[in-house]
Parts: sequence; C-alpha cells; structure tokens
Amino acid sequence: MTGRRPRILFLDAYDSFSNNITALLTTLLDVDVFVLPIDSPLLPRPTEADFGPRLRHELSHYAAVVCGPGPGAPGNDADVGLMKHIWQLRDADLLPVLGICLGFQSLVASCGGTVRRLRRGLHGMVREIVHRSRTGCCDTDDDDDGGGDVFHGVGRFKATLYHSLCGDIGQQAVPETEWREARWRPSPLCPDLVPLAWVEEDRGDGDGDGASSSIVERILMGVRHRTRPFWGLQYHPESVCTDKEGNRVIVNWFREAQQWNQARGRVASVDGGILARNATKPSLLSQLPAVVASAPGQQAASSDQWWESMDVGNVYHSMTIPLPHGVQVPDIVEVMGSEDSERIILDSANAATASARTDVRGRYSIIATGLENTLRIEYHTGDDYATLKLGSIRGESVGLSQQVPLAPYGTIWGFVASFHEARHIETTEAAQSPFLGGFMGYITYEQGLSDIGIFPDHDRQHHRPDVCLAWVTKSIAVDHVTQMIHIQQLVPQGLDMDMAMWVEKITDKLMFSPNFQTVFHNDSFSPRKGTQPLKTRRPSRGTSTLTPMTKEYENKVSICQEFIAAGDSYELCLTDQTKITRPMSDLNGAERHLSRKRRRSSLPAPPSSWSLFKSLRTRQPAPFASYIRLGGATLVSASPERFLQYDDAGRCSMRPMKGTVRKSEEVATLAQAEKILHVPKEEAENLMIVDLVRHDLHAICGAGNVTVPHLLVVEEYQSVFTMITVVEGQLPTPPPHGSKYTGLDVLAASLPPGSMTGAPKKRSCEILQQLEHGLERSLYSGVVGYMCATGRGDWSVTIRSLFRWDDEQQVVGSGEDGERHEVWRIGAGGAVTILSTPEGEREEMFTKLAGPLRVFADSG
Ligand SMILES: C=C(O[C@@H]1C=C(C(=O)O)C=C[C@H]1O)C(=O)O
Ligand SMILES: NC(=O)CC[C@H](N)C(=O)O
Repeated sequence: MTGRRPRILFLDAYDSFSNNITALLTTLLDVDVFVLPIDSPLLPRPTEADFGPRLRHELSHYAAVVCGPGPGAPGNDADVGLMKHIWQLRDADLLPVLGICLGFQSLVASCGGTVRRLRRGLHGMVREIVHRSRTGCCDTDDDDDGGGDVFHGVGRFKATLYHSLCGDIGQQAVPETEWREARWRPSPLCPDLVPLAWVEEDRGDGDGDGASSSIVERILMGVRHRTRPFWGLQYHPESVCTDKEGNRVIVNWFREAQQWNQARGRVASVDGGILARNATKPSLLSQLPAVVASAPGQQAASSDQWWESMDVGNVYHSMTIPLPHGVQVPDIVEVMGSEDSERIILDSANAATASARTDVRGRYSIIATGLENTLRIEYHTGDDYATLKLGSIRGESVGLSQQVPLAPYGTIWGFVASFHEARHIETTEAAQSPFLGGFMGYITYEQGLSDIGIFPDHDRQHHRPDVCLAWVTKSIAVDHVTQMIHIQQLVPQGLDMDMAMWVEKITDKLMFSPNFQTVFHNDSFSPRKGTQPLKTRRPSRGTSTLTPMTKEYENKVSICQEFIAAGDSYELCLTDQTKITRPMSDLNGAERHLSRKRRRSSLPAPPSSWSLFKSLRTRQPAPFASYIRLGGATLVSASPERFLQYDDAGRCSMRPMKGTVRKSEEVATLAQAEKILHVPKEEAENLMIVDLVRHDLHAICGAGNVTVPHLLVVEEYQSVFTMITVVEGQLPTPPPHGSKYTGLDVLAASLPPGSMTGAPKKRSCEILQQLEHGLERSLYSGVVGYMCATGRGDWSVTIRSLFRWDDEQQVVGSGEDGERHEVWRIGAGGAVTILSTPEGEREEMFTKLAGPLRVFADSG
C-alpha cells in the first residue's frame, strides 16, 4: 500500500458538524476520509447473520475509524447505530478508533460508565480543556498498556462544547482533597478508561437543582482505553472557536493509531469495493448521464422537447442610464407595466440608509416583470417530474406546459443544474451588473426539508410549487453605488436586433416617464410622498388578525429546552405564524369584475400587495427586500439576511444571522447593542450556526476550502441590531475531464437555511415539525434570489416577510353576503437554546412579527 494515503472511516450520526471533522482530519493528517452513516442501508441489519462479517470487511479497508458527534444519547441504539458495534469488536478485528462527543459518550457507556444529563447543557460554549500534560502530573502506572496519551506535548487550549449529556465515571463522588491526583486515574466504575482531560464547570449559580452553594461540575473531556486502541474526546476539535493548539491532539491520536497498526502488523486492505462514500458530494452535473449533460445545443438537436433549445446560446445586450436622484426601485417598476403581472423585485431597499460599517448592505436591485411570458420551472416537492411552463413567444400567447420526468437528472436540482448549464454564458467585460439574466425565484422551506430527507406525514392538500424559478431574459439592474440603471436582455446570438428592442423600448419608457422627467429636468427634485414616514392607522376594515397565543408559544419554548436537555438538539429555531385575512386585493379579470360589484355595496378594496410592499420597504428598509408574484404566490419581504452568494469564480459566501436585540431607548447605539449581544448566550447561538454553515459548505467545497473571515459582528438595521458571521468557501476546480461544481451545488446542499432550523439540522427540523404541528412554513424560512446565466448567484433567507397563496382563500359571511377573503401569513420566531427564557423568546418573536404586521395598518 505504499504511495496511497491512509484511509479513515468516519461514522456519521447525522450531526451538522460532521463535514468539519472530516475536513479537519483530511487537512491535518494527509489522509482520505470516507463517510458511512451510522444506519447505512448498505450493510445488513445488526440482527442479520452476515452483519458482522460485512462490517469487518468494510473496516478492514481503513487505518482507523472516527465515531462522530450527533443528536440523541448512546443508550438509544438508533442514535449511535454502528458505533456500538465498533466498541464490541473482537480482538482479532480491532482497529484504532476515536470517538467525538456522541462517539465519545458511546465509548464511555460501552466501558461501564453512565451517560447522564449535564446540570445544564453547554452548547457553543468555549472552555479551557484541562489536560494531563498541562498539569505536570504523570504519576499513574498505566503507561504499560496499548494506548498513548494523545494530549502529550499539547499546550493550553480552549475548545467549543456542544453537549447536553456527559460521561460519568463516578468523578463527582471523589473528595476535593483527592481530586488533583485521582482525576487522572481510572475509576472503579470504569476501570478500562484512563481520563485524559476535564472541564471544571462552576455551577455556583445553583442552576440545575436550585442549590445555592458553589458547585463544580467535573466534566470528562478525554479518555483512552487501557488495553484497546480506543480514544475519545467530548469537546469538538473541529469548531471554528477551538484553538489551533487543539489540533495537536488529533495529530497525536493518528500517530498513536498508526503505531498501533504497525506494532500489530495490521495493514489496511486495498482490494474490494468500500461502502462508504467520499467526504464531499459529487457535483450535480457529474451525476447526469452523458445524453443529458451534453454540451449546450446538442441535446436540443436530439430531442423534440420544445423548451430544450429555448434561450440557449444567448448573448447579453444592455443600455445604461443614470438613476435620477430620488427615484426609487418601486418608481422604476411602476413605469414598466401593470400591477397584475407576475414579477420579481429583489430590492436593496436600504441602499439609501446603509451604514458604512457593513459590507453587503444592498448594492444592487434587480427587477423582472411580465414573468407570465417567460420560461419557468415549477416543482412540487415529492413529485417525480418538474413542470416547464411558457406563457408566450414573441408576444404570441402559447400557454405551454410540460411535465419533464426527473429520473434522468436524479433530483430537481440535477434538472435545474443541467437546464442552467445549457444556458450558461460567459461574463462579459461590458456587464456591470451582477445579474445579466438567468433564474430568479423562490424555494420553500418544505423543499429544503425534503432535501435533508424529511417528508410531510400528511397530505399537503395543495399542489403549489416549492421550487419556482423563472428564466429571466429581460431585466433591470439598479446599481445604488454608481447610481446607474442597466436595462438588459439576453438575446439569441446572431439574431436580428429586433429581439433586443425591449431594451430600447424600456429605456425610452423610463427616460420619458413623468417621474424621470421631473428629475432629469429639475435639479431641485425632492423625494415624493411615498418616501415619507407613514403614519400608522388601524387596519382597513374587514381585516382580521390571528397572532400566536402567548402562553402556547412560551410552552413550546420550554418543550424545546427539554429536547435540548435530553441531547436531541443544541439549538432550535422555533417559529409560529400569524394569519391575516382581509377582502381580496390583487385581482385579475373576472375576479375583479365580480368583486367590484360586491364591493360597491360594502368595503373599498384594501391596499394591494404592491402597496404593502412599498409600505414595508419604507418602514423597514432591508438589504434583501423583495416583492414576488410568481406561481400563485405573493411575497412581500424585508429580509435582512443573506443566505448564500456566489460568483463566477466559485467563491461562495454565507452570512448566518443570530442574536437579535430590538432598538429602544436603552439600546439605541451599536456600542450598546454590542454590549448586549457579545455575551455567551448570544455568541453561542451564532457560533452553533456558524459551525453548521461551515459543515454545509464543506460538503461541496471540501477540506481546506472554507474560512470564516468575520466572526460575530453586530450590525445595525432599521428596528433591530443583529449579530452576523461571514463564512466563505471556494468551489473545487474540476479534474481535467470532470464536471464542474456551481453555486447550485452549494444551494442544494444547504437548504433549509441553518439559521432557521437550529443544530443538528435534521433532528432539529423533525422536532420543530412536531412542535409547529406540521404547519407548513412555506415561503417563510425558504430562500429567494437569483442565479445568473454566468454562474453568479445571491439568495436571501425569507424572513420579516408576509406571503399569500392565490389558492388559499376564506369565505367570510354567508349566502349573498359571503365574501371571499385572501389569507396572508407572517412567520416569526427565534433560536431557542438552553439559556433562553420563554418570555424572552416570546418577546423576540413578537418583535420580529411587528414590522411586517404593521403594514396592514398603513394606508393603501
Ligand atoms: C426566525 C427568524 O429569524 C432568524 C432568527 C434569528 C435569531 O434567532 O436571532 C435571526 C435571524 C434569523 O435567522 C425570524 O425572523 O422569524
Ligand atoms: N455533539 C454531540 O455529539 C452531542 C452528543 C449528545 N447528543 C449530547 O447532547 O450530549
């Protein structure tokens, strides 16, 4: 086996930090890491006769095994799966193993220790790891066994903890006077485990049992087995906040592991296939069969699908005009066409008010209208087909719709990636906009759930799109920094310029519109009415609002904390919905006629969704505001949170946001907010999501390609201060003949947004689904954004927003007087940790709800 890098098998217990560990092992140890889920269906079930031989055969290929962290407890077989069988290997089949967190606890449990709840869980908490080589105490007589001290020569370091449970080997019963010596000796309860490291947590606040005197909880942080090549660490060596000095423990461990193998003449087998997969995911494009993945244009020739050749081989055409002072994004939209049309406006609504301190406060706004005429992909989660739709071709209404089977593409994401790749264009020097044309649209939370293997347990009772992406070829990009408007179109190469007439037409339309005229010809232009602060009025008549029940929400916070204390989650982003019903506002055709008749006798039409948007963007100018009418949905959003941005060089950036404080007289300045937010509770909340996002990015970008350039920075928004972190990744460059990765790979691998789920993602989402009674979050907690044909993309998390589905209506009143009402929903919530208080979380949820809710009270 000379020349080949050693292999390590990582047993994945569905943690949201697993990929950070595999990346750490890969970069530190010069090894290849392979991943096998603890419940891999590729192995027989443990009760089946060939389970043992097949597991041993798999293990024979590796130099060592790492049993990873995860939700749940070692006592629950389903939570640890294969790990349990590793500790039970016969001597002849042994190989070196490192258990981390849950894996560590599983080792302790297998050696006779108990695993109990901590007095209070420590999640995202950074603590000094007290280990033997720092105390100079090496007086034990246990150096004669098969293990070694992995802390040897390691200096002081702090590490991040993510655990609710702890390994108990009887440490709490040791009298204080004996502790200094005894802490490094195996305990009578667990004679095979040599303790190597501790955290001594001062519980002097009496938490956990109401005691008032100072109590120090002794938390076991590292062990080695006396006779078997097993080691374990309770802390998380891979966390961004674990000091680099801690890396030496991992290096020591692998050196010990290899020495153990050498001493026993154990050589990892090179023959036979292995069941585990690579630590990084293959690219979406690499998984497509050749016929699907063929070069743009080729597939069109061999197929009669009408959409396959559409918008393929386009070139970019644009005109640029100055953005007149005082003209706002809605003004531009209003010049472009009727309110009825389907449209997406990604609005850097805070551009005018952005503070200099932050780096992404909306530079660009992107506008696309008339989307009923463009090519579109719609997908309802769980279907085995996507629907391709087209309203019209060159102004001729065609109303095409076709179901495309997804089997050749694997998943909807494979299809979206291949569709995009066929329409890829190179960035041009002339293009000064981040988006030249390409996908714009939304993805629901439920699509994200299905991407991580969580499916609804009931009939969804609708067939709305969960992925709705318009292929936009005509758009406007506003650059708020250069104060320029780019009117842009993707047109078929070599075609007569008639096709590009849209650009000229819209440019003229804008230049000669009254708004622009005033501005172009009158220097003393001042912002018009719409930009003045709005006075709050009572909601228009006929509007009813159902907000979450205070007590019920507080109870749910407590239930979340119970799940956390039991080890099932480290943080849960609990949310609830407010439902607003009011007479129909945005109507078309027959609906409008009917409703007008009815309204003549009753109420004036309430403000349209467009008015709601204008009101919200004025009240809460946010960098990722949006207005969307597409695929039966209407979304009005003032999101402050970027989910994922990527450029055409494969640089990806995510900005998880966690830790929010409302502006008030007491908290009015950034300095005051920093004081409140730079506390362990808030920092831990953010850190957990940062490590989770690193894991999501590592899945695609791979070891060594993920960094955290800004950690825990407090930013100022209109009504709140929030802490953000920037996590960056670089997409791998493909091998000479391999398929490339694109931003879509990262998008598909990272939904639903970790800041809306908590960690570990999968178990947390399952718990939340239960607590939120299976109510769909829908657009809320999903994402909205674009992916340009050049490969750049920008997606925000859908929060601080209201949405409505055309098919969700309620009849109010009965008989002749019955009136159809539209239903708006506002989701709001926050991250619950073990340090949360029910009242605090309830207050946070209502704070986030207040902004979007207020627009219903604004004038129309
Ligand atoms: C859940 C919401 O927001 C999320 C939770 C945050 C928090 O807990 O501090 C901050 C931003 C969002 O990621 C919401 O706005 O409804
Ligand atoms: N990170 C982990 O592996 C946590 C292990 C276990 N679920 C606990 O909470 O203690």
